[in-house]
Amino acid sequence: MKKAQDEIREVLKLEGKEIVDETNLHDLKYLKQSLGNQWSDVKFRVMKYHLKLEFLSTHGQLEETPKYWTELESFYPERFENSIVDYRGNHFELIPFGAGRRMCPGLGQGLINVELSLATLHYHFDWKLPREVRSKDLNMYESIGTTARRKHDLLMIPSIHPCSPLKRM
Ligand code: HEM
Repeated sequence: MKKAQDEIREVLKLEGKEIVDETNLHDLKYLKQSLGNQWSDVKFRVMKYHLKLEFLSTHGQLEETPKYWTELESFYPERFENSIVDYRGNHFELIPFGAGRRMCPGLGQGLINVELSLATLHYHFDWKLPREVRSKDLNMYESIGTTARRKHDLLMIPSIHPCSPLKRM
C-alpha cells in the first residue's frame, strides 16, 4: 500500500495537482500491477459517506496455473513488472476479462473505474487495521461465486493524509 501511495502522491505532486483524474492513470504502474493481486469487496465510511468498492481477483486463475506464476500465495505485484503478459485476452495465463469473441466489452470502463477509485482512496487516505487486529490473523477466505469476494468483511480505518485537500475542510 505504501508503495502505491508513494507513487500516486509523487505523480500528483509533479503535476501540481491534488485530485487524481484519468490522465494520471497511465503513470500508476505499481497500482496497475497490484490490481492483478487484488480481491474483494470493500465497504467503508468516510465522513458521512458510505462507500462500497468491488475488486475482481485473478487469484483463482493464478492458483490454477502454477507453471506460469511463482509465489502464488503471496501479494507480489512485482511479478508483472517485466512480464509481457497483459490482461487484454492475448495471454491465457491472465484473463480477468476473458478472451476471444465473448470477452468483456466493458474492459476499458471497468479498469478506469477500479483504478480511479483505488488511486483516489490511496492518495487521500492512509489506511490502518483496527488496533486489535493483526494482519497475519486476517481471515482471507473467499466466498464461492462468479467473482471472488472476501468471505469476511475487511474493516480498515482511514486517516486523511496531509497532501489531501480534505485536510483543509
Ligand atoms: C473490472 C471490471 C470488469 C471485469 C473484471 C469484467 C470481467 C468480465 C468477464 C470475465 C467476462 C466473461 C468473458 C468471457 O466469457 O470470456 C465479462 C463479460 C461481459 N462484461 Fe465484463 N467485466 C468488467 C466490467 C464490465 C463493465 C464495466 C461492463 C459494461 C459497461 C461489462 C460488460 C460485460 C458484458 C456485456 C459481458 C458479456 C460479453 C459477451 O458475452 O459477449 N463488464 N466481463
